[in-house]
Amino acid sequence: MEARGAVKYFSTRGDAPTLDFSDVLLQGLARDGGLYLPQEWPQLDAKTIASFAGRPYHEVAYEVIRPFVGNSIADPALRSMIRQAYDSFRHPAVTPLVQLGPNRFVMELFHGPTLAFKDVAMQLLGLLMDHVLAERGMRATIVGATSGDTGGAAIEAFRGRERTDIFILFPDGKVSSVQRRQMTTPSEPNVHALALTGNFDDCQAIVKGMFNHFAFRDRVALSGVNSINWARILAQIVYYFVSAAALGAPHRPVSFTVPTGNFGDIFAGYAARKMGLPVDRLVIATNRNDILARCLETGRYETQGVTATMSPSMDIQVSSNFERLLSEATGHDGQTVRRMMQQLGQSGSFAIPEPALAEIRSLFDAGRSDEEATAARIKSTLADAGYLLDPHTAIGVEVAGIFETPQVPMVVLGTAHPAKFPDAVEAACGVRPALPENLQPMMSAEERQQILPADQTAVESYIEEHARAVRSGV
Ligand SMILES: Cc1ncc(COP(=O)(O)O)c(C=O)c1O
Ligand SMILES: N[C@@H](CCOP(=O)(O)O)C(=O)O
Repeated sequence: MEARGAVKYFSTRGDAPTLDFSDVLLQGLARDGGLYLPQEWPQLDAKTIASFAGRPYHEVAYEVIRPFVGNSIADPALRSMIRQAYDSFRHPAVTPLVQLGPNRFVMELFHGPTLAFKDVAMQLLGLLMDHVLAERGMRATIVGATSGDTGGAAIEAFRGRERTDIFILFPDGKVSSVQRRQMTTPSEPNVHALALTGNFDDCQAIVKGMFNHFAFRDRVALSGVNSINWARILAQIVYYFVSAAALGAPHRPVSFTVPTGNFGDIFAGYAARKMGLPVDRLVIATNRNDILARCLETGRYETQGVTATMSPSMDIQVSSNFERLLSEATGHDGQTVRRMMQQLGQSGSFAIPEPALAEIRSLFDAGRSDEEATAARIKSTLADAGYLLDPHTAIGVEVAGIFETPQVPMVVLGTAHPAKFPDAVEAACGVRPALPENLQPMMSAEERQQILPADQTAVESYIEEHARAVRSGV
């Protein structure tokens, strides 16, 4: 293995041990409740970025990911896992660009096995975790909260794996039937789909609560697959480089509009920028659950009730990765981040102090699309460009329209295939998108799920009873 410096990771709340990549991968959430960030951003120079144009996706992925992994995983193993992860995609370019207008592009991130952008990171995460667990002779209990897509992608990546059991918490009745069936039809005994009587924020709060319950966390060897896990963000940085290089970076800047919920995908764009990619604007696109758009306008992060929309994966109020941005914008001031997160927990809101707010506003724009505008955008894009959008991507295209300029290409992240939301798409434009043939049997397969109250103790008891990694007496 080539010798190179070990990248270290610190917690946004400044009160947890500094770790290397493999430990961050297995930990998920830091023990002080914070999220891990790299101590420095590896830099890619202009020549390297230019060389990405036209290269196979897995080669670019290796170049982008490798500096963050340090000595944690041997280079040949890393290279081979990256190659394997992206071999599972149906499109040879993995994340192809489709042009919708003179300067408007959709980057299709949904050619993986579950038709959502989550596959891009999750296919690699499954392999990386298995590799590190095998090296350590360990098992892990994987937990995840989902508003629809993370769950299916995680289950697909971990189903049947010997070293892990996976428990996915989703809001009962609040995901599309395709999304639900992706979680409830796999028959492997290590897969557990838990339908909770609550919303996504309840599911995510329970996942975080389990990480903060150390006796439980250690007893079941808890690991997380949400984007609180740094490895998820890391894998998502790659496609920003791939698409920007295809459009002329580093010689010209590129802007991105990102349909946003948990702020993971767009934070990966921020990371790409920190690594040297000339990103002009990063645009946050939200649905009616517009806490991030309101926050940029007012400087206050303020939760309101969650409204169900036709883009259920973005029906989120507590946006985990915003904490990573707050850490960056406050100069990694763990105490300030801790205080803001405490206020959020206690009163449901906090104010972003200056100059952090100005810093955030200098990098990001934000806009929202309501149900009517999203449906109209699906219809007009089909009519004008002959392209069928899913409701999440449609929000991106709608909001991108506010910020596009003739000088800079705008890439909208196409986060899901329209066939995951056939009812909403059909209602908007009259066309019912068909699932790819290999996924059709799932629609009549037997479902297996456990309905539980949105209560941490109930979920922990279920996991203790069913996880093979439970270590008695620890
Ligand atoms: C289809 C789709 N679009 C957008 C998002 C928002 O992504 P993020 O949570 O990374 O902001 C999600 C879920 O996270 C999703 O499933
Ligand atoms: N929209 C997500 C919510 C969880 O996001 P994650 O990126 O933190 O896993 C989903 O579809 O589950």
